[in-house]
Parts: sequence; structure tokens; C-alpha cells
Amino acid sequence: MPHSLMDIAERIAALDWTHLAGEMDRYGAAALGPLLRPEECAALAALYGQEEGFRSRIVMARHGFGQGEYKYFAAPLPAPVAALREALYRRLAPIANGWAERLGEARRYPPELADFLAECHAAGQCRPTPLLLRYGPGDYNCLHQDLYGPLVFPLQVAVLLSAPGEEFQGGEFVLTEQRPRMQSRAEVVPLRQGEAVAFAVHHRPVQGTRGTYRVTLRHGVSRLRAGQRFTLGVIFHDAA
Ligand SMILES: O=C(O)CCC(=O)C(=O)O
Ligand SMILES: [Fe+2]
Repeated sequence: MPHSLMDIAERIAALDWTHLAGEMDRYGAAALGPLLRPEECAALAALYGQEEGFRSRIVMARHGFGQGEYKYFAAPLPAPVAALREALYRRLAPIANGWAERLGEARRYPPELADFLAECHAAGQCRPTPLLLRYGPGDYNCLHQDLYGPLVFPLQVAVLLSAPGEEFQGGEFVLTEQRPRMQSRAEVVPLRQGEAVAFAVHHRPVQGTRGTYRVTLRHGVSRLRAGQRFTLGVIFHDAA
């Protein structure tokens, strides 16, 4: 493994996962801190302009998803993206299993990404889901859930590749949480360049006075006031 990729796995292993699991349990999202260096962010963002290496490009306005665009990587994923996906999965799988247990769900997630992806592929979810997103002035990402078939890994990660305040203004990462029969709660996760946020894809358990209940989460990005913003999205289930 080249030095920098080994390094990505080590950076992820070095995070305080006990603390982060607590944040995930309380808020449905946790800022992971800096994962990528500015030059690594710039290198990934620069891939956006290339033709090769992607399986599709989505113009969000055409689908009512917002304004801006994104491109799904084709297999094989760029090495740093594959390294992030593998190393993050390893740490998130125990949290996902804890959630499944508390929600009374039978599904358990294997400890390694390769084994989970084998399950996805056996279920006909074979297309890679990691993506690069690009937003310009006025662009935004409507609240959504990244579901790509019946098989869902319940956590995902986004890495901000651009420098807020320098390369763009506005464009905050936002989550909403819909509790049963209650009004929604919003959460903004401030990120700096290279920082990542882990968050619930669609549901998470919340402990109530009469047992555990399920809340529904959505995420999106508020309107960019100026500049250009790139994100790397790391989703663990593959797509049908
Ligand atoms: O651009 C962002 O910060 C969010 C991107 C997104 O929707 C995702 O990574 O799934
Ligand atoms: Fe998303």
C-alpha cells in the first residue's frame, strides 16, 4: 500500500471512536475532524473535470434534487476513496450493528467492507456509490436520503474538499431529524476543508421513556452564496 493510503487508514484508526459513537447516538451525526490534507482535497476535486473514472453524471435540477451536479465514480474507485471507504466502514459497522440491535432489526453488518459489498452484489446492488459533488453560486442540495436498493448500510460519510470562507460562502451541511408525531429538528455541521461528517442515512434509534423509537433523518446542503464547493460522498452500500 502506498504510504499516503496507509496513512489514511491510520488517520481513521486514530480518531476517538468511543466519543464519535456517542455523538452519533445522541445527534445522528458526528464531525470526524480533518481526514484529508488540502493537497489531497484539491487532487480529488480536480478529478471532477475528467471524463474518465466515472459511471454517471447527474445534473440535480433535472431531477428536482436541487441545483449543482455530481458524478458517481466507476469501479475501481480511486485509491484514496477506496481506502477511506474501507477504513471508515470498519469503524462504523459496530455502530450500525448497535443501532440495528436497538431497533430490533435482524440484520447485522460484517466487520469488513468487502464482505458487506459481497452481500450487496449478491442482492443485485453492484454499482459503486461513492461520488463527487460540485456546487457553484446559488446551488444547493435538497434534503434527501441516499438509498439505492433494499440493502442499506445505515451510516455514511461526506468529506468537504473545498475551503469555506475562502473558496466558497454559505453551503452548510445540514441534517433534519423527524421524530414520530413531532416537529423536525435541524442540525448544521460546520466543516473545514478536509473535514468529514458521519451521519445516519435514513433512520436511527432514540431512547425514549417507553423504549426505543426510530427517527427519520435527511441531509442536504444550504444555498451557496458564492464560489465553488466540492464534496466527496462515501456511501457504503452499492446501487441496484
Ligand atoms: O455536499 C455535501 O456536503 C453533501 C453531499 C451528499 O449529499 C452526500 O455526500 O451524500
Ligand atoms: Fe447525500
